[in-house]
Amino acid sequence: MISLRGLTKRYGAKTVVDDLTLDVLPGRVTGFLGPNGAGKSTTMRMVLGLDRPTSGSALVGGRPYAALRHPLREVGALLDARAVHPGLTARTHLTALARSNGLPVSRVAEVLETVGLTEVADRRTGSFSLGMGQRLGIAAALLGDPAVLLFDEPVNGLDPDGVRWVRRLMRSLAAEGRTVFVSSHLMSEMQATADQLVVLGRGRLIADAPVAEVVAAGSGHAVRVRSPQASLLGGRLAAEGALVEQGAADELLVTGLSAEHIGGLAHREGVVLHELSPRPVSLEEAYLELTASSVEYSAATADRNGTGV
Ligand SMILES: Nc1ncnc2c1ncn2[C@@H]1O[C@H](COP(=O)(O)OP(=O)(O)OP(=O)(O)O)[C@@H](O)[C@H]1O
Repeated sequence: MISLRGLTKRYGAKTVVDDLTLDVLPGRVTGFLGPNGAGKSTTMRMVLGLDRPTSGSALVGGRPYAALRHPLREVGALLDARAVHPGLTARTHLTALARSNGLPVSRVAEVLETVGLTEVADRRTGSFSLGMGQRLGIAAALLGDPAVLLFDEPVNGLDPDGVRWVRRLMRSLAAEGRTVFVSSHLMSEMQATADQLVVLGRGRLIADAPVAEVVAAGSGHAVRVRSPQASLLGGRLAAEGALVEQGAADELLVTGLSAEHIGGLAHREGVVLHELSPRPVSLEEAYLELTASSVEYSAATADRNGTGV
């Protein structure tokens, strides 16, 4: 388990991680989401003892990283897959890591097999593709057979096969009872992989909930309405503060009012309804809605308005 209590990191006047309190539990995959610069990597670095918190604490299995007797046996991490000397072979790199951490060298062949790099184990890592580098980084994280695993953007640069492989690996590591904490920008991937989501915005905790709950919380906000008096109804809904998009002739997509509210208003106005259905949203839409006010660098608002969220 990873426990964060009031975890805070400031660089000068800027607070990049702001009073985070949460537990990342074993036996599930916890997705870690947030716009660029939200503080995800900084949080992971503090868990791994690579950055010192300004205040608060980050514990792994109840202890700070620095107090772990055999760190690699307790927590494995993939932070930057390029942090490997290009002149070393995959096998040499992992063997050195095993030796310097008092791990059995027999683990090297096992993790190479797990990540599918056995055939290229004696090639220099400088010739590796981005995807092979990611696999090597994952092999290093697994070397000590740790109960807690952190992966920062593990599917970066992987082809669809590789992405599916990472998804299965994460799921099987969680099924073995490990704590799996994984950051990603790929919402569809997180929807397929994670059980729980932790969402950060500008360093603050925006959500810590099961994936299904995050999606459900978003789905109440967009309602598809069909009515032969669509334009009359659209005007009334807009006057109540809803965002109304006109679809096909009789169709409206309404954001900002519940289906109950829209139904009640239609009844009072004597408007006939042919359909009133909360629109299922994807995790991506729910996420964009959650983090809309926390995006540090926004290119344009047109895209987001276009989706109605
Ligand atoms: N050493 C540092 N000195 C000053 N500012 C820093 C330092 N490290 C990170 N930051 C700032 O902290 C903020 C959070 O960065 P961090 O990399 O943790 O975010 P992130 O959520 O991982 O972003 P991304 O999704 O883009 O990787 C950013 O604004 C970044 O510029």
